[in-house]
Amino acid sequence: MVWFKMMSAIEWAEKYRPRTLEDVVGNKKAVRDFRAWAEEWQSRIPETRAVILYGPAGIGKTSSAHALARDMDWDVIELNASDQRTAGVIEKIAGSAASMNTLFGSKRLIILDEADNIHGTADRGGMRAISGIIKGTLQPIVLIANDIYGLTPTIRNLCLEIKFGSVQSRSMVPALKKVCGAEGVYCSQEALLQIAENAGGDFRSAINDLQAAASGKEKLEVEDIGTAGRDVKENIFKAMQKIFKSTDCKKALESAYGLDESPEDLVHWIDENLPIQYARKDGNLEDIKTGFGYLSKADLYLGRVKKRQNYRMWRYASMLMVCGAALSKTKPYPGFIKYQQPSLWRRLGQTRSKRDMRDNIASKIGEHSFESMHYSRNNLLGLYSRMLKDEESAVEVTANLGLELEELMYLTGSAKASKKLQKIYDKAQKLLEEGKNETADPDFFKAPVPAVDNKQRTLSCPVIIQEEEEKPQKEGSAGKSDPPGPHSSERKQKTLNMGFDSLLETSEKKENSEKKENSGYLLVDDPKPAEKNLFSFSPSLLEKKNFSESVEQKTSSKPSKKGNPANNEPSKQKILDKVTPTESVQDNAGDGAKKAEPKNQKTLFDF
Ligand SMILES: Nc1ncnc2c1ncn2[C@@H]1O[C@H](COP(=O)(O)OP(=O)(O)OP(=O)(O)O)[C@@H](O)[C@H]1O
Repeated sequence: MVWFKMMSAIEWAEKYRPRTLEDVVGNKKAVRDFRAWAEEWQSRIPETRAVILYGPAGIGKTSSAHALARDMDWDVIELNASDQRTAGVIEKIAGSAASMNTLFGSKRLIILDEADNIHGTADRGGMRAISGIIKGTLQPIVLIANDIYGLTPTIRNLCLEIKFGSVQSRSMVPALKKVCGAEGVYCSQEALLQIAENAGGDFRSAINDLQAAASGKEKLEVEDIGTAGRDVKENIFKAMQKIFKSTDCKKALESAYGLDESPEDLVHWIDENLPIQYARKDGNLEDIKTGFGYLSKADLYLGRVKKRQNYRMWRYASMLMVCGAALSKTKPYPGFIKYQQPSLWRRLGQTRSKRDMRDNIASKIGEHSFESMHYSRNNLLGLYSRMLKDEESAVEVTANLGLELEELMYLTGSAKASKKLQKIYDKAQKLLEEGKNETADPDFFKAPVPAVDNKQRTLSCPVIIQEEEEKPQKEGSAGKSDPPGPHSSERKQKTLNMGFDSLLETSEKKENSEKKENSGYLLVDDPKPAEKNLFSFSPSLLEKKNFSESVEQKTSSKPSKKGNPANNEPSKQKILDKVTPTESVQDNAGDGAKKAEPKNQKTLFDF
């Protein structure tokens, strides 16, 4: 039954969704700006190719976007929150739609609903994909968001921002009356006003409430409309008033029960506002003390509920906090008070987004420097932010790390996207586009290259015995400023991978010198990477090199961990393989095949 009711409630809101921009209730200026932007598209590509429609839920943002498309006779491509919206999907769907013209030259409106909700905390690829698409789109794009700050500054800089506000009650009434007329329901003016006021600016809620109240009735009077109101912010403020302004415990409790806040949330509201209310100029500190006494008792019950999972005790907690706060005043406190949202939530929200940002940057640095995110966060963030002080290196750091504008702001400690930062960001994007970043990498933030000598320039498959795992850090630490710590083994592994990457690069560069070599053995390091490399590198390379013979070697040489050639030391590792080039490889040496193998290494195939 409840389900049926919900389904039919959805129907009226859908049924009376505005067909044209004319039908959109309220927000006249926003609608005008939106239309003007679209009209510009009819003649040419406007400077701002995308708009952001933002504002609270249920006020007609999505409806306006669809209505505009209908008014303009444009096709619509929509990616809404129920679609999987990874960077790949966004690029595939929105990107391809944005980059192509339609067959008959008409426009195609690309709508990204709930755009503030696209990325997870760690992956900002979706946002980057959107900004990339906006920059080059040949089609109009509309982003829809509740929270404009949920979009990156880069995207916001590229878009025209259009704010939709809550729909006013007096604008809702005629629209609701039309719905009643269409449905053959009589509804008194007072009843309509009551519905509109209860909705708190959310027109979708107003239609849903009207439908719920009208269900099975032909006539609606104000008595038929509940006065409880919806779960909107104003309600909690009304409840605060009832608690702090009167001593009527019953009414205060009723209003608290009518809220959709759990006692765990409500306690924060009372905690925040109790001192605001009772510590006014003429306030009584005793009232605050008594009030907090009750709150602490309520808190005890909340703790017990959590511990025993017995939610029946919530009623005691509610009673203590609500009645306690109401009755603790020794005199009335008239006058307007601006009640506040719990600052604890604000603080947590603020620090959380900052923490997310910091971790996101740290993981980019980690990826780039082959360190763990944890290590980068603790040791490298400061270093990278210092590098951003110099504009030239800042561009390269930004390009190499793939930093977003707001990440640049975070690293430079800048509160807003200054012109300088925007310039750095734009240059970095240009650099990336031109593909120059690889050659422009300054050595100081490039991944350190492992020692490469002729002995190391071939690849094989190492299997390391346990003792090697405990190899002292110092062997690899020369040329590296990282302090030894609990993450040393992790760093070691990653450095090894890096070594292989660089190894491949270096092999190419030193092709000529390799021609003179005729044997090759594996670079060896600790066990995990070795396993990985066994499958990822060796077979193909071995194939290329035509290795067919094995020779047992007893010793191996190990590269400096961070790539200082001067620090190469003979390794004590045992290598289970050996490879030697076939004669044909030796013959082909002059043809430029990559093969430079040390003779003092022992590799997997030795065994
Ligand atoms: N300003 C409005 N004019 C006319 N109808 C509206 C308006 N706002 C909301 N509605 C009604 O509410 C329904 C939902 O509106 P819509 O989806 O456009 O809201 P929204 O602002 O995009 O909300 P959300 O952010 O939750 O997507 C519509 O189908 C329509 O019936």
